[in-house]
Amino acid sequence: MLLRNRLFLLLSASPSPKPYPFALSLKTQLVFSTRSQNRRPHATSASKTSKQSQTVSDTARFVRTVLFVPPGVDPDEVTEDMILPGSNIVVGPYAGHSQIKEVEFVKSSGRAKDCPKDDRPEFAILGRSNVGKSSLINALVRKKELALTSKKPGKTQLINHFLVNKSWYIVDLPGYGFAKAPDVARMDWSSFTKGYFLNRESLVSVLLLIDASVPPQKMDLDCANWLGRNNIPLTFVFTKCDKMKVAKGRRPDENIKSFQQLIRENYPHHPPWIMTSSVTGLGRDELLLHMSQLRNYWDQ
Ligand SMILES: Nc1nc2c(ncn2[C@@H]2O[C@H](COP(=O)(O)OP(=O)(O)OP(=O)(O)O)[C@@H](O)[C@H]2O)c(=O)[nH]1
Ligand SMILES: [Mg+2]
Repeated sequence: MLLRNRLFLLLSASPSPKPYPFALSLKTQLVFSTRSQNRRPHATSASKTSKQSQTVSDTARFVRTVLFVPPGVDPDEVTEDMILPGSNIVVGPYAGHSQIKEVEFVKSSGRAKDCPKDDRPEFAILGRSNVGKSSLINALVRKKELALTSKKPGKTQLINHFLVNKSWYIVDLPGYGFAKAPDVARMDWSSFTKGYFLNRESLVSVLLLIDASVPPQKMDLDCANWLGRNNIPLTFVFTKCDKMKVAKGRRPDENIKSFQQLIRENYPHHPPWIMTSSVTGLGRDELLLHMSQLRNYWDQ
């Protein structure tokens, strides 16, 4: 089996979950299930025992269905402090060194077959034009202008490889869904970038960026579905979570919740997700830690 497929199975191992937009509290879940049972009158000691096992099984089900549980972690032993804040991601034994010491631009490629040919693992940053792909890369590597950003959509037009710590790649991709670009900036995303996804053996995971400051967009759901159908592992990275000004009547947390509800309807398995902001640095260290555990599992 392709290593990539092994990772896909891993990332999609949990059945369809309930949508939880924020850091998930096992304690809260326990409180909820205990509260509802406490409404029953005259609890006997036998019913207390069944109450406890009910609570445990509720918790186990919650862990299996809502959280991303990485390899090496027993879902029954997940505790609240193992969950990365602002995400559904559990940290496991493969998480390791995650900080970025050095990064260098390697090359821009116009075609998938022109990409670097070594086997170093890589993460592809994908999302709509203007969602914040280049900004996220700059925030991860803590360099202001490594990847070029712009208020105008369509800035990134090639597959750009950045080598991190001489051992793995971050790949900045052109955005999809930009209809208003001038001809020179418009491209056939389906033949250009899809070729990259379908042929890139060293792709550990796609980070699919979703703008949390706007309501769910059909093209993002279509993209997630396309990746799922093609067995390409993904992590949802919600961007612009700092934009608390209400856009079209919804706050980022409400938009994230709606997006997750739609994913639940359309996507058989719920992948890992995390909230970020390239402006405030929210989620940066957590995302790097998540990437380290995927990478280290891939590398073994
Ligand atoms: N408030 C806020 N603005 C952001 C954030 N991330 C990106 N932006 C802004 O969004 C705009 C687009 O950012 P880019 O990083 O160039 O987006 P991109 O996805 O690389 O765009 P293309 O290369 O055109 O596909 C810029 O004006 C950024 O400053 C964020 O986390 N918060
Ligand atoms: Mg860009």
